[in-house]
Formats: sequence, C-alpha cells, structure tokens
Amino acid sequence: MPHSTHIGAAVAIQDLPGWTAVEGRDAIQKTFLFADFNAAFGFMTRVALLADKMDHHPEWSNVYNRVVVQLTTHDANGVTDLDVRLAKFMDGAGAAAKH
Ligand SMILES: C[C@H](O)[C@H](O)[C@H]1CNC2=NC(N)=NC(=O)C2=N1
Repeated sequence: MPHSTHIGAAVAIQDLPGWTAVEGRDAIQKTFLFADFNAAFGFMTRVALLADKMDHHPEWSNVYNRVVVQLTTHDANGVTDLDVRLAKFMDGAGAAAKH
C-alpha cells in the first residue's frame, strides 16, 4: 500500500466542512444529496477513477440521488492523509450536491 500518515477522525474533520466522525470506529462520514440518480452516479464515477488511481477506496452506498460515504484507511486502522485527500476531492466533485 502507499505510505500513509495517521491523522484520526477528530483532527481530520476540523479541515473538512460537512464531514463528521463515525461513532465506534476511526472513520469520517458525509452524505451527498444530488438532483437525481444521474448526478449521483456521475459523482461516484469521477470518485471511482481517482480511488482506483490512488488504490484507496471509499465505503459508500447509493440510493437514487443520495450517496452516503465513509472513509478510513483499513491498513492503518484509522483516518489518514489518504482519506483527507479523497474527502477533499469528493467535496470538489460533489459541488453539484445539495447539502
Ligand atoms: C492491497 C491494496 O493496496 C490495499 O488493500 C488497499 C486497497 N484500498 C484501500 N482502501 C482503503 N480505504 N483503505 C485501505 O487500507 C486500502 N488498502
């Protein structure tokens, strides 16, 4: 795996508007709400291409226009710089999202 630096959810969310710490594990969470399924799946596709390049993958689910995301680094048992990088990219790619 790529080298990663442990940050922890509490510190990570200070720099990530709309992201919250998950109860019971070191992970961060955000819900993105889009106009429709097309916009939601477009977002997931753009994120998937980066996740593949980074070899760092979100835990997420999609129902129609809603995408619920949790990020953590399994190899580090917690939130690292890789999760912060992916979260920031999601915030950019999810600019069309309603909050
Ligand atoms: C072998 C492979 O590089 C690892 O399993 C990668 C794949 N994607 C990953 N994604 C996430 N979120 N955390 C990891 O620790 C991780 N590890």
